[in-house]
Amino acid sequence: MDGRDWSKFLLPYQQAVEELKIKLKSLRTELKARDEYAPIEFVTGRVKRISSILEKAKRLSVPIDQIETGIEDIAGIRIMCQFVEDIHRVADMIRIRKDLRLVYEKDYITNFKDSGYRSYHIIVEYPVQTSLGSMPVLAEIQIRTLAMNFWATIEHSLNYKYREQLPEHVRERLRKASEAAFALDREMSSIRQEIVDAQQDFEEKSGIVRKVLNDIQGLYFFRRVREAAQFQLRFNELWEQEDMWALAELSQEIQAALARAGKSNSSQ
Ligand SMILES: Nc1nc2c(ncn2[C@@H]2O[C@H](COP(=O)(O)OP(=O)(O)OP(=O)(O)O)[C@@H](O)[C@H]2O)c(=O)[nH]1
Ligand SMILES: Nc1ncnc2c1ncn2[C@@H]1O[C@H](COP(=O)(O)OP(=O)(O)OP(=O)(O)O)[C@@H](O)[C@H]1O
Repeated sequence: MDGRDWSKFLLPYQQAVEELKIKLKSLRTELKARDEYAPIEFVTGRVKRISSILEKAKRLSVPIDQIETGIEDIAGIRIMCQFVEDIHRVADMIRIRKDLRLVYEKDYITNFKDSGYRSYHIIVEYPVQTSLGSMPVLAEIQIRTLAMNFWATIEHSLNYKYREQLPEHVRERLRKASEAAFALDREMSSIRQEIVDAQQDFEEKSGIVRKVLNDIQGLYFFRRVREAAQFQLRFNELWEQEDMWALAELSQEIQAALARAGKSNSSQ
């Protein structure tokens, strides 16, 4: 081992992973808040363990003093999407960011691996602001669908179990399973618009319901018990009839009642 302080070595990578996770999760939150389509389902990240870094350095013949440039996935981010099309949208979003520099991309979707592995990888350089100044670190961003992630997670744990010595029949079944997962992705893509519309519809409906129930709680807070109970009864009826138009109208009525209650409460 060289004279590195390994306890401090990972600090900038930990910071990079935390910051990138927050930024990419915020992208999703922000798009949702704007009622726009969010191509990101969820984001995870990890920092590679020192033992795993050293093993990989040995395997790839990277000298210890060149680990920072020779191993690109010490900081790792993974973005899960619903549809294959979303992967390309997310990649576009990453390409135009000003807070990182694109180093190179690996398209394991078009050129899937022999194992059956599929994902889109982007290697970026991300400047971490440390107490010693700005420090650029490499990070690997893997973008994949939920089905690709399902496959890769199972395959990774099988490889772990068999210590990279997967029996050929298991390997072959995994390749077949990868094809099946990709067929599922293709099938989902073909009905993407219906799924997206249904999800948007569901979110609008649950937004109205949340608002109605919150506002009824607000009326109770202002001691408008009878009014609140009447609204609750009308809500129950309309909910049973699944009459979303009438529910939207009821929501406006409750909002007005809540505003009146708030006003008279503050003038008392
Ligand atoms: N589950 C699974 N993950 C893979 C496979 N191939 C690549 N990956 C993931 O993608 C990362 C980068 O792989 P590569 O693009 O091949 O990069 P590499 O650093 O040259 O190779 P590795 O030694 O596999 O890390 C790996 O560290 C894994 O997280 C695979 O066959 N199965
Ligand atoms: N970019 C990434 N983002 C999030 N998690 C990751 C990323 N890359 C790997 N992981 C996960 O981190 C865990 C530890 O894996 P490890 O650090 O050994 O990396 P690996 O990519 O699987 O292996 P290696 O790069 O050494 O071939 C695994 O569960 C793996 O799925």
